Amino acid sequence: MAATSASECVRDEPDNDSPTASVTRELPFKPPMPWFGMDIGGSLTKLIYFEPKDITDEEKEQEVETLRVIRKYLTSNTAYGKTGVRDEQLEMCDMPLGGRIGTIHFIRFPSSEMTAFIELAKAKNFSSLAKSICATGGGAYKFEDEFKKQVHLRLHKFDELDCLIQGMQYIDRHNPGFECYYWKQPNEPEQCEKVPFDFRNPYPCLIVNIGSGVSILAVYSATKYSRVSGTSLGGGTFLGLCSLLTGCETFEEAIELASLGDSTNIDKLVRDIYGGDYGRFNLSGDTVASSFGNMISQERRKTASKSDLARATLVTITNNIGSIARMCAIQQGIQNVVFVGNFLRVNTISMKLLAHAMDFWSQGTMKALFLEHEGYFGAMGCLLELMRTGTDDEGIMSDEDSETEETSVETVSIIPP
Ligand SMILES: Nc1ncnc2c1ncn2[C@@H]1O[C@H](COP(=O)(O)OP(=O)(O)OP(=O)(O)O)[C@@H](O)[C@H]1O
Ligand SMILES: CC(C)(CO)[C@@H](O)C(=O)NCCC(=O)O
Repeated sequence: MAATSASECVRDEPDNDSPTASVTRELPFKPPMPWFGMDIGGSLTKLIYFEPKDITDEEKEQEVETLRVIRKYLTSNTAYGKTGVRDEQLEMCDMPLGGRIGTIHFIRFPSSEMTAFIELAKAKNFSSLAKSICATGGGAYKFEDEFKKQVHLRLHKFDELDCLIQGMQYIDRHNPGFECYYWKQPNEPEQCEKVPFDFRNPYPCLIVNIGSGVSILAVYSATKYSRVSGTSLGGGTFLGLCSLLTGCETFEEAIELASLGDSTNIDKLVRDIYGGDYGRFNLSGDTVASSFGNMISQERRKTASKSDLARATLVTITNNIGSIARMCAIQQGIQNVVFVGNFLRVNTISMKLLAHAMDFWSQGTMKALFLEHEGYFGAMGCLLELMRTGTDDEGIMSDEDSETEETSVETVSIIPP
């Protein structure tokens, strides 16, 4: 959980504060369809596809077969191969993008399946439509050569944290319902409820992106932020440890197991040490004193169930992230802490734990916020970058674009941790 160095980024201020301000400096021409944004993370690849719904008859006539096949394949399925999934419940209709109106589709698959995805792109003859595709996340670097060699596609790369912030802003502004919410009375199972939160004036806020690892950003405006910290104990750690301890095969299975377990059989609580509260310093007997602390006993190890181990792993990782986030928020003087990333997918246990921890340990001064499209903001921001910069298909990119495209982002300082 080492803190990493902080760096501050400033982006060109948009000309106005319209909902699409982040893409106001659009190209005078539109990149050719299909429009994709791809975020290739350490665990999951997120693919956002914009399906135009305002296609004119003339456009239909001119549309090439390959484009039609790709659109049909993506929009008429919700599963692709064994591991690809379209999150239909997240779909956004009637979205304005690049002067068009369409549906935004949210697709994910394990990054370990990238070779199969590249094969599919080859089979669908993608390179006849585009010479490059916009990508963010570490995999945009890692898989660059494979894309080039296998399918003759160049990856037009964008920074994952720039994309995250831009994507968050676009989706929050365009979601006709509420994108942002918090958990009211998270510690009371009977009364706990999900409550919409008005996120129109979100800044300053702390963004805690819980992916395989965790990045923590202090965001001061739509165009200015710094990565203040990070921790390697993230969603990948939860799934890795849980797989080792329980033999579970998937994230869904790990969460299901955790929902049935009791972490207090595994963790040593303050009351296991004090026999009650440690009142002088306000530590109640129910507080975890030592995560997995009961496992030093052979007897306790024998009676530990898989579900208890899964729950304790989830609680340990979540509480550690909450604790680091709280310290960062104090250091930055920020009250609203927004938790995102796919670790929170189907994971209300962690969301409620984070909500309670932020509220309790800050004496009610901090608020934990959550977003419906939790893991897709990087991919969305990447699609917005396509609108802003185009692809090299229009001949605007240089030949040696091995660097991340950074035309609108200026790194102004490196702040030591
Ligand atoms: N179907 C799934 N398969 C694998 N992990 C999942 C799944 N659903 C949720 N997760 C959780 O989400 C995490 C990945 O989240 P996310 O997609 O936001 O990060 P990433 O982009 O892959 O990682 P990083 O940003 O660190 O490169 C996993 O480590 C796991 O805890
Ligand atoms: C390396 C990234 C940024 C890749 O998304 C992420 O996994 C992360 O922030 N990991 C934590 C690294 C650290 O700050 O310790």
